[in-house]
Amino acid sequence: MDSQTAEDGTQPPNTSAANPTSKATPPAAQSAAPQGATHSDLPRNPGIALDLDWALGLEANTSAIERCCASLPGRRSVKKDYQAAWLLKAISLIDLTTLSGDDTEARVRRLCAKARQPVRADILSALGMDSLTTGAVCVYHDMIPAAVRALHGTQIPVAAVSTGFPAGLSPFHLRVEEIRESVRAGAKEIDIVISRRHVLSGNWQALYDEMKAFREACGDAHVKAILATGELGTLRNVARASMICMMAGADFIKTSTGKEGVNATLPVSLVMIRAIRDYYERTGFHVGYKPAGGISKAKDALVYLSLMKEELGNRWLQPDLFRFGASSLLGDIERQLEHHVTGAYSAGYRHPMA
Ligand SMILES: O=C[C@H](O)COP(=O)(O)O
Repeated sequence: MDSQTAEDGTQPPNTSAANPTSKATPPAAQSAAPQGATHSDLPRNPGIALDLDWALGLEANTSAIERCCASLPGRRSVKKDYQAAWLLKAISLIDLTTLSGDDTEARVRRLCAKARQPVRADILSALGMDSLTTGAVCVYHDMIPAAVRALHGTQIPVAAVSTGFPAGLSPFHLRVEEIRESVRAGAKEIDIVISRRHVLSGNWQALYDEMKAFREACGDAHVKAILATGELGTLRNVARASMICMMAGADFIKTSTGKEGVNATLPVSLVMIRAIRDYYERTGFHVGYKPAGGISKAKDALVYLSLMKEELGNRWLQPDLFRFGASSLLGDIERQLEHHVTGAYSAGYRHPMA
């Protein structure tokens, strides 16, 4: 389906007031996102009292969810200039990530250079844009100072994974202290991991208390709650854990660390996105969504964006409410954009991340 029409909901995402559109502007440029992803005109989610009746009332019809997701890639596809516009938008929503045991300051500096200029200048200019950055750079605690230095002068925030990432099994007081140290080191966003055992044993009060303590330790830094959905057993658990984390004040809920056997999937995303919608409708607070792990193809990014647009609307396509957690997605998007501009595909190795 070539869907460059208004009625099918697959137009390029709307831009915010920070980036006014113009009829004369090519569609690609219209998708530019405001830079400085941590900034938001929305109040933070302060959390609410634990409401177990609400959380435990959440169910998930797995076969219906899987059927809905299976048809999504076929139902929604965008082509040509509109596809380029969506891909530029996707770049502005990436938490460009390196989380490897062999990370070095030099690798982080190269990653940050890529975050500052994610697409070659000639390609960007051919698409009618002069500047674009990723949503954030995401690193381990030890790499925060190098990332902060390398991003100096930009509004790109540094996000740090924390609380004993990826398993979250270190002593509780150390996990809380790790958050505080990362904030002191300059991280503006903290990606915490929840204790999966609290979900698997139905100890919702403990999950709520833990999340609340993590949120408090973050102070002004925004907190993303990584559920590690691949280890939660059921979609019903995913729905309940999402809700409890939002009740405890999560700014974002995030699928995965990238280290589980199964990371971001569309069914898990649909469940989490609908929990966000439910929470918004009852409390009025916006909570962001971050699918992470295994999203490496431009076409997959487009499916996630259309799912967000369909379920939550354009407001959730800004970097204060949506991110991709991805280490290699940008390379594939850049390849697709180069093809869009030149008609030729370049080899993947010409688009290294770091
Ligand atoms: O949070 C981000 C993930 O760790 C990145 O996972 P990935 O390397 O599969 O893209």
